[in-house]
Amino acid sequence: MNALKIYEKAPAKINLMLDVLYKRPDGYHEVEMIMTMVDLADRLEMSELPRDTIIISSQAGYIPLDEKNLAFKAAKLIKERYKVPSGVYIHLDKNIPVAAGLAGGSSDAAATLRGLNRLWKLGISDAELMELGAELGSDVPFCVTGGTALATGRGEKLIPVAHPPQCWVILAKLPINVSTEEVYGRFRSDRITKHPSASRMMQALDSGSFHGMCQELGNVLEEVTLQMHPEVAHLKETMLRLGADGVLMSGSGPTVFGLVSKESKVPRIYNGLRGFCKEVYAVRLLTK
Ligand SMILES: C[C@](O)(CO)[C@H](O)COP(=O)(O)OP(=O)(O)OC[C@H]1O[C@@H](n2ccc(N)nc2=O)[C@H](O)[C@@H]1O
Ligand SMILES: Nc1ncnc2c1ncn2[C@@H]1O[C@H](COP(=O)(O)OP(=O)(O)OP(=O)(O)O)[C@@H](O)[C@H]1O
Repeated sequence: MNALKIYEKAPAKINLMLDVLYKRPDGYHEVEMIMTMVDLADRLEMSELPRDTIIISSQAGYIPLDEKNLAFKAAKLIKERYKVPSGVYIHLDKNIPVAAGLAGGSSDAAATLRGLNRLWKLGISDAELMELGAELGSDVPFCVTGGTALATGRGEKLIPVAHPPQCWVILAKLPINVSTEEVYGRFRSDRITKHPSASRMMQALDSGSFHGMCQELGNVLEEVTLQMHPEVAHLKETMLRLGADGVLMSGSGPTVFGLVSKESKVPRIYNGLRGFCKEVYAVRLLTK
């Protein structure tokens, strides 16, 4: 008999705004950010193993497949916490660029939690899954439920907000590796001249204003990443010049996203970027 298989989609996130309020005594930074999902996703296939083991495989050659993989960590956490005797085989079909500021690993972890809750019929609520997720990383709780949310604390306190008006999202990632820990570590609040506003972004989303949303885009971590990698600033300028309505770096970077309302503009921007950047995607926002 074939083992039961469970499939989960793990979408990428973008930060429409990200502000850092202060550094906390525990080393994390208190943040205020608005996140939403885009239709670029990893796909996970999970099947039960009779043995007490967790096995990860992937077509992607560039991620760890051992206990360092966030899907492995998520499976281990849920298995231990809920005393599940059986094991699981997880195949990760990776499509989200790695270490890109798109929460690829966090979304895989969240999808693993959701999938194993179903596979092992554990009946865990979303709120509990989010608490488990917070033990794995600051972006994981958001990835458990997705949608569009205001995130505070270190990113784990979430309030749903209005979805952005539908548009095209062009994602472009230069071949640069950026460590989230290093970016937060180099962040200096006294260097920030303009803070993005969560309340103004929420107003723009509430009123369904695409133009308002583009105006309120802002990410204080850009200051750090663009300083280390000026080519990311050049990528932003190029995207704007090619016709994107609003442009921002996602999370700690280096991925830059451009919001575009008119479909007819997408090919020019996409093709223009492909000239010098290998990883470019044109996707839609993910609406629930
Ligand atoms: C940049 C963002 O992706 C924006 O959504 C997140 O704030 C980062 O989320 P993440 O990658 O899930 O972060 P974690 O895995 O929890 O933490 C990685 C490292 O980033 C730093 N970190 C992270 C989140 C936070 N609010 N303050 C921090 O200072 C810490 O040094 C931590 O050791
Ligand atoms: N399932 C996974 N997918 C991708 N990377 C993983 C995974 N598990 C562990 N990693 C490791 O985690 C690190 C960060 O990768 P990830 O793609 O999650 O970064 P990110 O998009 O910058 O995340 P965030 O936006 O949450 O900071 C990489 O160095 C990678 O080797």
